[in-house]
Amino acid sequence: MKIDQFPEHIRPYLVPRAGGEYAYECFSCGREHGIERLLYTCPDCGSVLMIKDLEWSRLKRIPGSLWREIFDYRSMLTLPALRGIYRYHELIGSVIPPESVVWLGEGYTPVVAANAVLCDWAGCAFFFKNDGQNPSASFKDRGMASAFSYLNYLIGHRGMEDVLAICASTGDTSASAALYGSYFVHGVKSAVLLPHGKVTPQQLGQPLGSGARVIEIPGVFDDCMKVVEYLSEHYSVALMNSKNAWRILGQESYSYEIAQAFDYEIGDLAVFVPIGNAGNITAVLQGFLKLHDLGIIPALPAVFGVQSEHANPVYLYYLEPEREKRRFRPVTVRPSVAQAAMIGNPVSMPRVVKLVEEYRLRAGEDAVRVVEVSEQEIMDAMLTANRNGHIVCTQGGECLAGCRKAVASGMQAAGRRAVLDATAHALKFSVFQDKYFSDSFEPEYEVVPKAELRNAPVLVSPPDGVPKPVPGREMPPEDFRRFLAFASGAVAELLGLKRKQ
Ligand SMILES: N[C@@H](CCOP(=O)(O)O)C(=O)O
Repeated sequence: MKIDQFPEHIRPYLVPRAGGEYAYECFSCGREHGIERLLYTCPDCGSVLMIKDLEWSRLKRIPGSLWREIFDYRSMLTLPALRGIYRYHELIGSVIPPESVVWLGEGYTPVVAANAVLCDWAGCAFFFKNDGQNPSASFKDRGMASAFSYLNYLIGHRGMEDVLAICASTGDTSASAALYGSYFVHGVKSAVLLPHGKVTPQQLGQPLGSGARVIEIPGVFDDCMKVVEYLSEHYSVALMNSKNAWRILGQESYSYEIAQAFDYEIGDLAVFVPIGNAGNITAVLQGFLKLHDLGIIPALPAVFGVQSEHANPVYLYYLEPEREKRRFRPVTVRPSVAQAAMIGNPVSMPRVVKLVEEYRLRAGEDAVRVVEVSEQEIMDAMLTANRNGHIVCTQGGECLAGCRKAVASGMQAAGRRAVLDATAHALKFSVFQDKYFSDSFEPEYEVVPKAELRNAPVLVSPPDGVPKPVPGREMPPEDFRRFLAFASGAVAELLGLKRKQ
């Protein structure tokens, strides 16, 4: 829609301009640092950083109802920079001029209602938010769009050059970083560090296809993360993991989109997200808190983090009911089908601790919970979801298993609707479906396939004497007629088809 077609009172707000003042804020010592250079940890105390809008109060001068209109009307604009997550420009990067925004089609992912069968199975009405429909097929693109837009701004306006964007990954981050890195014609190269053998073939293929330098190292994700952290401290590289606070800003858009999809009435929702490196739950909590602070949503939804028994440090931390007694202890991970979240020492843990406290202060103790699920539950949930019209990955399955468990244990009221994060596309994790269907899980996974969820192709093989088509070779018509008669008869029998009268 063209600007002059919008209501007059909205026009001045439709196309945002760069403005405001941002700083890195240390979540541990509270000190602030300038954003003119990329920082990942506090130079004073070494803790993780968040990005703070130093002029946040200016946004409060606009009433929540007007913000809602601005965001809703902006969705009708055709400007590429505002088609994705930057339609929330003021909340996620107002210092970035719209012309520096990199948009590869991320954001605006669908919120798909589960059918009655699946809701019954879960115990409550729910929706999947399909972040697998982002360009690199995972939610990471939200954060990458933000981190790369900021890099683009630094390159274009602050003279930054020869950037090597680097990340450690279980597969989604690397696919996304490599995709966004490859979009830059000049000035950005990308390298990704992967734990050897711990990334699915599809996810390995993604950064290779984008032309990134792919380096595999022994160990698990946590080991790769330590290497990139070391590199970012001692070498001139741009760290693209969610330790980079610009990633968190972009991923907040997930919360904004949920709010918008439910007309900003989300106080009765429960939002389920898997926890791996914990950047996602950080962004989700921060996103809802910001909306609440600006009066855009009148009430905060409940947020549930979900972890597998095989990678559960955050779950274990919150098992201790008394805040003062909680101690964070990294865990040694075991093989998990929720491989993207197979992380024992999440870098965002200090952020999570602080934000959970604030969230609970505003919305009550039960407003943030962490549930744990088994590998078996994750696989069964993913397959059940996908048999009911979804395209969820194992982490989406983890959310569904978590939701079901939360309802069964009474943590999540059956009458409360839920939104489940389907973080990536099912196709990225099809190896786990294959293992399930062919009953070939290694024992460490502790997954035993259920007969009713398995599936396999049936080969219709013509017996001797019936001609078979051979690719690239033409079949005589009579031979083809005999093959057709055999094959259609066999298929009709397999499917129990009734002949037309
Ligand atoms: N699951 C992640 C792990 C790294 O997460 P990040 O959000 O900190 O970059 C992945 O896909 O690599």
